[in-house]
Amino acid sequence: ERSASTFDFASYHTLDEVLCSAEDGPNLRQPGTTWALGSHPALSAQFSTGGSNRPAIWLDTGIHSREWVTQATGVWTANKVTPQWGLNCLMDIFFEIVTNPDGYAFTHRGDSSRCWAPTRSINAGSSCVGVDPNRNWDAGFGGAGSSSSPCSETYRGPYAHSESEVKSIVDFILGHGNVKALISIHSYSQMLMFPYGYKRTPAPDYQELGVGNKVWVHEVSLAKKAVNDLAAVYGTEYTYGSIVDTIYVASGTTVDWAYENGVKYSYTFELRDTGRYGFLLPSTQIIPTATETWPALLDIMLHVQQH
Ligand SMILES: NS(=O)(=O)N[C@@H](Cc1ccccc1)C(=O)O
Ligand SMILES: [Zn+2]
Repeated sequence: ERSASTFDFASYHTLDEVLCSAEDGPNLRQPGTTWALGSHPALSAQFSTGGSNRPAIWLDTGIHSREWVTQATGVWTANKVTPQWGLNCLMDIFFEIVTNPDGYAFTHRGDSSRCWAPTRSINAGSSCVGVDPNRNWDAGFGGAGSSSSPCSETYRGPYAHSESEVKSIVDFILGHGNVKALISIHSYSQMLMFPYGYKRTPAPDYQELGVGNKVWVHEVSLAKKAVNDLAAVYGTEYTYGSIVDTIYVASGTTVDWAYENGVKYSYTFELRDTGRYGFLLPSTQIIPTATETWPALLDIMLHVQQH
């Protein structure tokens, strides 16, 4: 029985070590926190306030396995949520921390595999392995901003939801039926984005999600508020807006699928940095990154709970 947390939040960890964080984090064993090991040992946590089928928030980190600061932020955030969330919040949180475990294990081989992002699926008829799990969703699937080549890092896959890592989330969200918000966390670029990625048409809820055309101080759009509160911690500057306006065209993404399947508040983060270290962000920036991201996540989660 470990009394204090022995989990080192300031370092990157292997898949097995992350799985152990459920035991090592001081707050991760509190009542109301259940740790589920999906079909893969993806390590997901449910912070349940009891009751059945409460309105829920879905969070995922690490769907692109090389984006190590996101899984690390996920573990830190899961540990932060427990004491604060279980008390007085009316929504459940479902948090998948290692969302691409096969890819994550592959990035720990100690060679150029560190830069692997896709899944580790075998592609029929090709010697190239892997599907981009952020192009495999049934939202604009196969459109511009994804590749039909199994050898591309943005290969969409043979068909929508071909990847178990994606299908398991689709089944969960559709099965649950009361997921009000989804936040899919990537790195890097320092952006907070919302739909759409696969088309230029603004999302119907665009005004509430991003920059409304009549924005009052007290009703500053949620994305702008989250970005401001993030910057208030250490001055880290984020851009924000729809995916297609902010980064590039991307089809078959988590956020667009969620938005088109009843999840009104669908956001995606690109965490630190803006390219100096990129995916190889030094571990010294894990806790600062997680610390500054927390107020932005809280803004979104509390707004969702109040609307
Ligand atoms: N994390 S990243 O470097 O791969 N960039 C992301 C950008 C992105 C993130 C979320 C939705 C659409 C696009 C990507 O999937 O291309
Ligand atoms: Zn990514």
